[in-house]
Amino acid sequence: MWKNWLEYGPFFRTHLLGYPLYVVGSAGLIKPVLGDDSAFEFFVPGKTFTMLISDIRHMQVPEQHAVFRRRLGQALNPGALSRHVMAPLRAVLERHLDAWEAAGRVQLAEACAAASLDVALEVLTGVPLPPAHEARAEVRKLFRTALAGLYGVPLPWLPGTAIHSALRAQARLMQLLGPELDREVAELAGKMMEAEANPAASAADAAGAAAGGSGSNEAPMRMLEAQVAAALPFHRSSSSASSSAAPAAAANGNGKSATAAAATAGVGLSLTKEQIFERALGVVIASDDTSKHLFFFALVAAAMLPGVRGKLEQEQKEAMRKHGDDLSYAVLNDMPYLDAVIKETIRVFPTAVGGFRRALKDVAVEGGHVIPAGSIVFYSTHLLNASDPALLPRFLAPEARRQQAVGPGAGAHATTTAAAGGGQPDTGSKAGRKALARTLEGPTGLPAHLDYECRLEEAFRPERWLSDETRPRQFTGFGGGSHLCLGMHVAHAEARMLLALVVRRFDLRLEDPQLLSRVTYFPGPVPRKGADGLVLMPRRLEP
Ligand code: HEM
Repeated sequence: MWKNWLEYGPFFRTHLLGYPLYVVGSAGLIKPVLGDDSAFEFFVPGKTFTMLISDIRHMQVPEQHAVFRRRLGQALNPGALSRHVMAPLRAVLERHLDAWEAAGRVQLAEACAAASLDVALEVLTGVPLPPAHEARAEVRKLFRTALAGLYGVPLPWLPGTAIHSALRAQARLMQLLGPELDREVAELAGKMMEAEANPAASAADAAGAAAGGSGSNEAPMRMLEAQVAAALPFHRSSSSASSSAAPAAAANGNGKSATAAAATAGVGLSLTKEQIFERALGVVIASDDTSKHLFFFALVAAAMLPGVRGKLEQEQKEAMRKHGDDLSYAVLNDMPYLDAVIKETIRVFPTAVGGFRRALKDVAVEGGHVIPAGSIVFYSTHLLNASDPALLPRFLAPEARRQQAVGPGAGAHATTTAAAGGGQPDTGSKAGRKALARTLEGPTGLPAHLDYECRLEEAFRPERWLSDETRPRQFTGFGGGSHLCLGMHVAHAEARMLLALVVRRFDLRLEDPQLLSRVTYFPGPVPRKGADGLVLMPRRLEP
């Protein structure tokens, strides 16, 4: 993306995953792409996703999307996290860390994937899991198989393909979890209908939530409750959505829903339990496929950078002095350095590399470009990161520009002048971008803020998040606009909890210090087999 940016700037055409598309990567360009739902709709590339989650209208149709966001937001807002998520989250992570300690070392990618899947399943989805250990292990395995279906050829009828196995796993999961899910959904829907009949009580609940500092006046809910609430077509405060939700369920095109929706209509739901289950799977996909990478890279950075580890330890000691063993949402939220480490992890190693939209009409965008109706657009987190004005070297002070004009070699001089001058590079022209590139040091030709393979200490600098002047301005690690990640707070909470616990319990050493150059990145980061051994040396951090 850095090379593309140098060559073409923040707007160009290319092919990705078999689609011809426009790539956009500047603050001005992404504004309409992410923010204007009348011009761009959410688009899912490939067919495997919609084979697993057949109805994605709640992501595309603005009225349904608003209900979905509002309801899911109630399960993922800070109030809901404090009330329902933090205690089980800690329990699940401590269980994994106990196993890490007992083993003394882990293959980090696998260990992070296992922890993040358990968090998604046991803490976030709200789908009732069987209590017995063996049954849970089977459920975990089936979910993994279902998730693996996302990446592969879209040939569901062909035995041996990942999607074939995924759909079978999904059906088996419905068999295993369906009856209990059915019971809980009906019970929750019944309760909500009662609340509907008694609005004063639910208003009091919402007010209580706001007073409790949830940061939102929406009453915190558990996830399954929120999914059911999103499916109530007549719910008091979602009446604007009621007219579109029910017909959508009846006509979602996969043939699964219409009659079953009518069956659930006894409790007034516009979704079938299969659809509710599919949405729960959507939460697992959204959370597991991202958090496991965040866990992995945050721990790699902490293991590789003693300076970062030292500051994390300092902050944890201080927190222990102030709050003892408490790692509640509020306490974890009051650790600026830890927060900066997590943001920097997502900036340097974005787990979501961007997102797709489809233009609903011809749209004129910044730079005099027009995106024709029907085109696919990809906003690239990497491109935005590469060209972030807060991160680029500031070198083109007036003297530097004059120096540059006199000929080759001037670039190196310009860097020196830059330090004194502090001007912004002229990135609007290809010549300006190339001049910028010539001044960069290092064997990769990358700017320091991206060069994690050769200059990790310069690339990974959490401190940049701690001051307004140095804070990145084009950070889209969690997307933006109307589809801004709903799980942003929970992702932060998970990673903060994991890192805080690890730093309190272990010193860390990577077996292969060159790990970062042994990771490939498709579909997500995959370390070369055996290269990601992490040794955990137990110790108790004293306040
Ligand atoms: C490191 C962790 C995470 C990262 C980097 C991340 C990133 C993102 C990004 C970039 C988007 C926008 C996609 C687009 O614009 O096309 C998104 C959307 C979303 N994320 Fe996350 N995510 C993370 C964790 C989570 C978690 C833990 C959950 C749920 C518990 C979650 C739920 C969602 C949902 C539901 C959406 C869709 C929002 C909408 O369309 O309105 N994410 N996420």
